[in-house]
Amino acid sequence: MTKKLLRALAGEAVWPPPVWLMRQAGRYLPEYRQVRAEAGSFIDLCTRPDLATEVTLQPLRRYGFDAAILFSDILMLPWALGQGLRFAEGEGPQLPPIRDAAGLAALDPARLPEAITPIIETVRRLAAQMGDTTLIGFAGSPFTVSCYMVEGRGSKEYEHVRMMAWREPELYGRIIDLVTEQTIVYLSAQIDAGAEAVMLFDSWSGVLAPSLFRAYVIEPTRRITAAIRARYPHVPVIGFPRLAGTMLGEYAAVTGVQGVGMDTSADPKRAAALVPEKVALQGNVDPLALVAGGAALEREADELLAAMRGRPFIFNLGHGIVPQTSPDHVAALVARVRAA
Ligand SMILES: Cc1c2[nH]c(c1CCC(=O)O)Cc1[nH]c(c(CCC(=O)O)c1C)Cc1[nH]c(c(CCC(=O)O)c1C)Cc1[nH]c(c(C)c1CCC(=O)O)C2
Repeated sequence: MTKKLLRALAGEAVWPPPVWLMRQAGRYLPEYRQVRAEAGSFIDLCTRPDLATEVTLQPLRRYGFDAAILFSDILMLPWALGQGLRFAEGEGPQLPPIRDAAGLAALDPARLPEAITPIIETVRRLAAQMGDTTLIGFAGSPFTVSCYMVEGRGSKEYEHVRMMAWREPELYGRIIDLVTEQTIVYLSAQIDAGAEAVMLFDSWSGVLAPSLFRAYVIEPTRRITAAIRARYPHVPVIGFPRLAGTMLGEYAAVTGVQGVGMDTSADPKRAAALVPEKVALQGNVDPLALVAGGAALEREADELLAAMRGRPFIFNLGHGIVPQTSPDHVAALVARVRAA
């Protein structure tokens, strides 16, 4: 096993650390915008293996990242279960919200294997051309996916989701269980097609009270990680519980993940004290520091590198690249990491 990213996830303090960036394929790249325009809708882009393969590879050609992340979206899981999904221009994703047992009953897990076929085909094509790069498959965490399924759209507070969790724990628990089981099916299919590591994006875990965080973030993540470990002992899981704050330590210890993503707000040294030594940390430069570039970015990158030296670490951002990022700033950042 020589790939740098997999060595870091196996607990090795690889130096210079492997580097990739969340949302490394996307609108900041002119070549992405061109393919995106050709595809028509975003869902078409995710379900056309030729185009999804191409946009996954675009940032690798420019920057030679240590990881490629499958080009898809966390909302392709509810889409595959038959919940309507639309990406309205400038408004973000929209789904018919699930607020009761009838809404839940309308989801159809039997559709999923067929629906995800084009996404799995993309994984297969990518796996055939990875070289020294590690192919990361992914899903949203059950909690974050449920946020969109119940709320019906992005939100700051996810009040419908939290109210359902408090008032109707039986119904909400069934939603989480269904998404957890289907996420295991979905990630297993990605691994069977050649994904070498998998990541769970938990963008909204920070809105939860600790008791709900334990029940709906830690427990489903533990179940998914245990299922992947049992079936695929060599495939590491990276969890990204965004804005988990002081819950990060309990998350790392109880879920059993091999890597933990630090969000922009995390102090790397504090995170290192909270997380078991063998668990790789990943992160966490502010995406807006990457937009700014120059001396501020260099200072930030150098400080992060100094804090992480000597422990397993994967250099990344604290959240996804934003569209206004200059591709030249990305090149400068990668060069800085490689020179560490
Ligand atoms: C919450 C969430 C979503 N999707 C995702 C998350 C979790 C991570 C995070 O918090 O950012 C995860 C995601 N989305 C996308 C990827 C691809 C892989 C990568 O390069 O990281 C991944 C891993 C592509 C995408 N997913 C989306 C785009 C932009 C669509 C476009 O090109 O028009 C991309 C490149 C659309 C999307 N998808 C989602 C939203 C809220 C939006 C709209 C916002 C926006 O337009 O930027 C849901």
